[in-house]
Amino acid sequence: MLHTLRGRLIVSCQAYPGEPLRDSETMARIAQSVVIGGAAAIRSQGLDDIRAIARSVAVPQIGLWKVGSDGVFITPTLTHALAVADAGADVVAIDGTRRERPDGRTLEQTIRELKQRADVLVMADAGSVDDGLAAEDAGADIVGTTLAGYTGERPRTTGPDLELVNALAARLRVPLFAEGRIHTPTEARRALEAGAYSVVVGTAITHPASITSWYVDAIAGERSRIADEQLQG
Ligand SMILES: CC(=O)N[C@H](C=O)[C@@H](O)[C@H](O)[C@H](O)COP(=O)(O)O
Repeated sequence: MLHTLRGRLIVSCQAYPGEPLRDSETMARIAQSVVIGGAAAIRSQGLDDIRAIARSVAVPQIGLWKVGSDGVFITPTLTHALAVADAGADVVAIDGTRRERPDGRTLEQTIRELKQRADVLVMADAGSVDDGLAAEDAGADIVGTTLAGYTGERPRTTGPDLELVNALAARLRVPLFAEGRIHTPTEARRALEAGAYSVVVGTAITHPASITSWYVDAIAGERSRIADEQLQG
């Protein structure tokens, strides 16, 4: 399955608690739309969304379960990972950092037990070069740059952390997925040029509130200039 993702775009379809699009059937429709556009796989969050998307599209699905938004929050324990696999994910994305995990298992134990009990690949969401290398040693099938800028080890760059993509791509044997703050098609291409196996884009495709705010911010200066002109005139 992994070879079908080489050089391709994966789209993360997520809506956050309390948002208008936070509904599994809506996420499944967004997943269908991005597949029409050429997405080779979907990344999705939460058991209900994973189930709804598995029913709606034929492409592979990377599933995760977010618990909170601090510390180890992406599929933090083996129990969460098994539930994600059970819901229909082909790849289970888990926290792939070197931080202590809430169930006391190491990353290596988590990956080993998950793969013993479910027929899935494991994507380790890393935040640094050392995370990525350790995750590969721990048995991850895929390393993602997902957590770069969110763990304190790397700066939160405005766009993707291409320096990290470069550094990890040069050293990993397993595929590297570039993920996190890829906001334009050019940035997606640059991530592949830097050595990523695939690129994962979320917000810039599937989060209309964020995309709209980028436009609003970009025209804010002009808006106040026009308002000043009107006042003076
Ligand atoms: C750090 C974290 O919680 N990342 C999450 C992981 O699944 C999602 O919130 C992101 O949307 C996803 O990684 C894609 O990235 P971006 O939305 O920047 O294209």
